[in-house]
Amino acid sequence: MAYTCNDTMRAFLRDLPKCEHHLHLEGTLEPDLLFPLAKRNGIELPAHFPQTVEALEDRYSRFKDLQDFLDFYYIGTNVLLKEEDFFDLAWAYFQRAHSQGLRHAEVFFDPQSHTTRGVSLETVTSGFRSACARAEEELHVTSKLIMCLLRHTPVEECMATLTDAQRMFEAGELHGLGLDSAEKPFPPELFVECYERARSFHPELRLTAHAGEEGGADYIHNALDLLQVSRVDHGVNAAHDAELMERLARDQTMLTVCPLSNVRLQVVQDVGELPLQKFLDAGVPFSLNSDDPAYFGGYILDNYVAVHQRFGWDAATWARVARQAINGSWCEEKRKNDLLAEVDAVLAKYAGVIE
Ligand SMILES: Nc1ncnc2[nH]cnc12
Ligand SMILES: [Zn+2]
Repeated sequence: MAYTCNDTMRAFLRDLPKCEHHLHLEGTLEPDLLFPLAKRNGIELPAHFPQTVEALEDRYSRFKDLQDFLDFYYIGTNVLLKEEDFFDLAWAYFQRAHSQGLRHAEVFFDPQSHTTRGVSLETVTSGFRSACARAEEELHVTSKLIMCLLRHTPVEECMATLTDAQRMFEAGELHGLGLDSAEKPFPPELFVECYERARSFHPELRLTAHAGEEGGADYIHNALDLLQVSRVDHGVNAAHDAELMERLARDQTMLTVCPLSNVRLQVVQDVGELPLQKFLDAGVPFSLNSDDPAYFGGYILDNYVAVHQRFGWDAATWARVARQAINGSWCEEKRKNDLLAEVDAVLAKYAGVIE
């Protein structure tokens, strides 16, 4: 089914206060920043890598699957070397997403893709934290940093990364732990020890993991049972398991769904195939996110618009979607209440204008 998203609907979706929970900062590296950074840092890109912005964008529109994307993504991260590179990257994301109505973001980063190249964790987080501070001060966008472990790397390397980051977790500079990269041959059970260790760092440390993007519902069960995550990234394959759906609804465990990513990585062929209506009907909370917007053709509002074009939800349903993203955020209650009040104000502004 196709629905139009006219200018008024688009303005409504833009004005809704949006929270993003599934955004890889390294995945915001636009081709038009990648090439200048490679030059600035004297990084030679591999011979097979497309050599112009246009050629790279074209290649990004033809990913075969998650691994095909990750091969480009990790080459891209190699151009990031200095604190200012990490700052520039994150600040560009905040400005762009803010222009699309982003109000709160919980953002991932992959330390191992930098530390293995000799870039210190301190360099990475200092750049990112400065950008977060500026976003809050100038754009009133609040944020939290979530450190991810790369599941294709040995557990010992992940444990060493946790040791490296321990002080930052204890100081509350890092708010959560996640798990990303190639999913299928690296199930959650491999990382039990890592999650246990992280939990010992801080009583309020939040845990999440990518599960059910290319892995089945069993990956989601195991992330919940063995890693004790309180949120699941992607999670769309939960829809195939009625018992899991009931569990997610009962516990109000949020799925951080990434519509345009799922199409680009061929998890589904069309946004309309995503089980979003099923999640709504079953009371399974989800948020809509951009994942790696520089690679997947759109930022947060672009994802909301793509969903509208397939689901054609009314204003009340969109308000419900915005509220469940706010309620599933890891921010302070006061911030949540302010954002919930903003949803009501936007609904009032558009009352009688859209149904
Ligand atoms: N969609 C995704 N799945 C797994 N790992 C990722 N790293 C960056 N984006 C990812
Ligand atoms: Zn992701």
